[in-house]
Amino acid sequence: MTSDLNTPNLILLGWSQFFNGQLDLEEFETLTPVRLSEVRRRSIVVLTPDLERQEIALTGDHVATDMAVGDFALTDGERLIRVLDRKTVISRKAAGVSAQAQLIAANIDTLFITTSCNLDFNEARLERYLAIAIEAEATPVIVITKADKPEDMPGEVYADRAKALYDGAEVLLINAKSPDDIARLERYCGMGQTIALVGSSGVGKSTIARGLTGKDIEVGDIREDDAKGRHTTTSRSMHRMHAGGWLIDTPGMRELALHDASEGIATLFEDITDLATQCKFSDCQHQTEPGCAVRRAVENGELDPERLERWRKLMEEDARNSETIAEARERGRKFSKMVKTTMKTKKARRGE
Ligand SMILES: Nc1nc2c(ncn2[C@@H]2O[C@H](COP(=O)(O)OP(=O)(O)OP(=O)(O)O)[C@@H](O)[C@H]2O)c(=O)[nH]1
Ligand SMILES: [Zn+2]
Repeated sequence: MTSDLNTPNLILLGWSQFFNGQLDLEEFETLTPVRLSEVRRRSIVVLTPDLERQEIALTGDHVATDMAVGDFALTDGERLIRVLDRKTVISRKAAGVSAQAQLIAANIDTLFITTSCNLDFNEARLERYLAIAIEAEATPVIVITKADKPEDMPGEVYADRAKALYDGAEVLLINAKSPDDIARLERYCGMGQTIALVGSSGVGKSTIARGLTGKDIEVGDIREDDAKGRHTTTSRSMHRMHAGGWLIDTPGMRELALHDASEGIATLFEDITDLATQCKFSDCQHQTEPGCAVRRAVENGELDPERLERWRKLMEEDARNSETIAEARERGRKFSKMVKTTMKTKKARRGE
């Protein structure tokens, strides 16, 4: 056995029974589990059970687009053998021509959804992140910062509004600059745990990250000298926290868009999903159809019409972002055809 699978170091990396169960006896005896901390174009940087950084070139069938920061993999000490199944995964629609999902981060246990006691607070935005967390199968925790200087209303009012969104998410009202308040986040950050932060610019993600890790985390590309003295560009993404766990921070994490989160949305809006099954028509749009259980609930005061509207927008956003390139082209074609037809009709009317 190259490394003892019960060493504290593996547990420290975030290894658990879930990953153990994916190895056969021979792999147990001959291979080394590692965790991906950087994904480059043609190589990956992994953390070994001794917490050493090791760069591994990608060869053969292994391509960077199939891998994410936070993944666990097996190596023979030099080469990558395979990436293990993920406990959770956060992905987004890739920019450009392919509609393939881009993997953002893997094996995140807890997603800190961050907002502040000010104008940034927005139910729809929080629900969007909640849907992403639920879809990824990570535990969502809503963190509301700037409790020390709430605007317009007391911090507790913001917290109550956040609590009303989803029973499955704890809500923490904090001053991100206070070590005592940061300590309240640490029960999600212990040995073996992996977390990530999402939220708008300026809500305090960097402040929280600094509190949890004790260092300034730069997101994005960092130029550094490699062992041979050449300049290389890397983005370090896995950061060890004081409490023993890992914080994953990548540029992609900060630009998350909603896509393919229909299951997450269904769970988050379980009440509406349930009501919709009682509508007379199975394809009911809950607009003007007779026998619509959703609209009846609004009329009876059982369903907040604003919540219904937010659900609609989220469903639309998800559908738009999940559409494939072929579908987008088709939509474009239909649109230009419609424009041409309209032009023709207008010309005909004008007698041209
Ligand atoms: N008073 C107070 N200030 C805070 C709190 N959280 C963050 N700040 C301040 O708000 C500003 C923005 O915080 P950052 O941590 O840089 O926010 P960010 O989310 O990392 O922003 P980006 O890097 O743009 O994504 C900084 O000046 C922080 O010191 C808080 O809870 N209370
Ligand atoms: Zn309906």
